[in-house]
Amino acid sequence: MPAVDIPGSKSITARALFLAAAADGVSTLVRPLRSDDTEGFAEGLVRLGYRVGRTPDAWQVDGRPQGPALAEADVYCRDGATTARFLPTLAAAGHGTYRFDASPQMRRRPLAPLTRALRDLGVDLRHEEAEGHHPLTVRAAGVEGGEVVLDAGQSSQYLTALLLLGPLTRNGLRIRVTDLVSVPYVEITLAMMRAFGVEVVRDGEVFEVPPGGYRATTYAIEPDASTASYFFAAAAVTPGREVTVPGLGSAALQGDLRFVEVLRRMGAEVDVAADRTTVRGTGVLRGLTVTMRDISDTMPTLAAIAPFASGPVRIEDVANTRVKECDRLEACAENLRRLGVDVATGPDWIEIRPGTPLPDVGIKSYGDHRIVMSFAVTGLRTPGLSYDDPGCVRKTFPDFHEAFAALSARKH
Ligand SMILES: O=C(O)C1=C[C@@H](OP(=O)(O)O)[C@@H](O)[C@H](O)C1
Ligand SMILES: C=C(OP(=O)(O)O)C(=O)O
Repeated sequence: MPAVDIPGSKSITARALFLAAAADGVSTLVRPLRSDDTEGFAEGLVRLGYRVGRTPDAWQVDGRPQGPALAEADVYCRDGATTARFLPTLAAAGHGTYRFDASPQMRRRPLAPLTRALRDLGVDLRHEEAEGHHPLTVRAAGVEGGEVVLDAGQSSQYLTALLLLGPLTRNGLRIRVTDLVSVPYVEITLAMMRAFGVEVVRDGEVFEVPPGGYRATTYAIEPDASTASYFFAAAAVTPGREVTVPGLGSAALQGDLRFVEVLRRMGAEVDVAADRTTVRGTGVLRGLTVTMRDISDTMPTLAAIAPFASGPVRIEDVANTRVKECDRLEACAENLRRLGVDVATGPDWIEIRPGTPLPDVGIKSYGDHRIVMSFAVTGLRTPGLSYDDPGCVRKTFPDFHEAFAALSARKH
């Protein structure tokens, strides 16, 4: 049973860093993801005056329930949306002047619903250039709390940021959500807040977050389910190939593990045990229509293997993939067209018809790690694919190319 060692979850590492920084005491994060996004998050905490000790297998964070240790800081969030959305929210709980900026890619990505909600809560937050985008400055004086209305139809990260802030406010938060995508990411947030001692009460679209702060703890980070999708997809497109990912099973927090259910519907053999998941390619890969609103980071993975299916693959309800590292619907369509595959897109969907991808095509990365990692799977059955920016995988998996080559070199 060939096992693939998948690095830690980006989403869980980012939340664990926030929670540990906000907790009362020293927390230890076991097997954190070490990649550009999470190193950038940790670096941002250090800039804000938190003490973060890093060894390869564990990070230790000295929590400060009263917020950043410094009265002034300048934080660069790189490409990470969790960093760019969660850290200004954390800073709002402190006392001082904190400026945040991000890469050109992240500057283009929205955060207006979050910054509007923070302002509604009395936070002095100013955008330097475009309204609702980085760079921005928070003049923090603590947050009183109370009720706030939030539209999280574009990104669940807005809701996660406010949920994480809740226990640091003086009176707690009551968040009324009018729309919500990527629901499983909110479930990760709630489960992790519980692990740090906070129980959120949810009643339909209302989330009640009590005040009182977080308790420091030791937290083990599970492997990244979105990263695992490339390896599971690799098994599904290769008859007889089997991939097992230890540490990701029915107990996993991440919704993206549900990608294996899509592969099962297409014809792969899937076994989800308590603490590991195995996918085996059967030679059958059927087309299907699937909604990916909950697991949209795996949309490019499916799009990249879709030409090998025996019928059309239609992926629906993924409008928010247009505001990720790039417009992923168009980036997938553009690369599939370069491969000679018949593809159509609409406002929130993509449909891919069966076809044999052309060899020796240059894949356009758009600086998006998921575009590169997804089309690497296409490359298992299509010789000579190349990428204009292979290094952009550093955002979540710096060693992706080595790990994927090791898998491809294996017979099964
Ligand atoms: O909260 C998180 O850690 C994430 C939430 C999702 O974003 P959206 O809620 O913007 O879809 C996901 O795409 C992203 O990679 C990580
Ligand atoms: C969308 C992604 O990242 P983020 O929003 O955290 O930058 C991703 O990793 O696919």
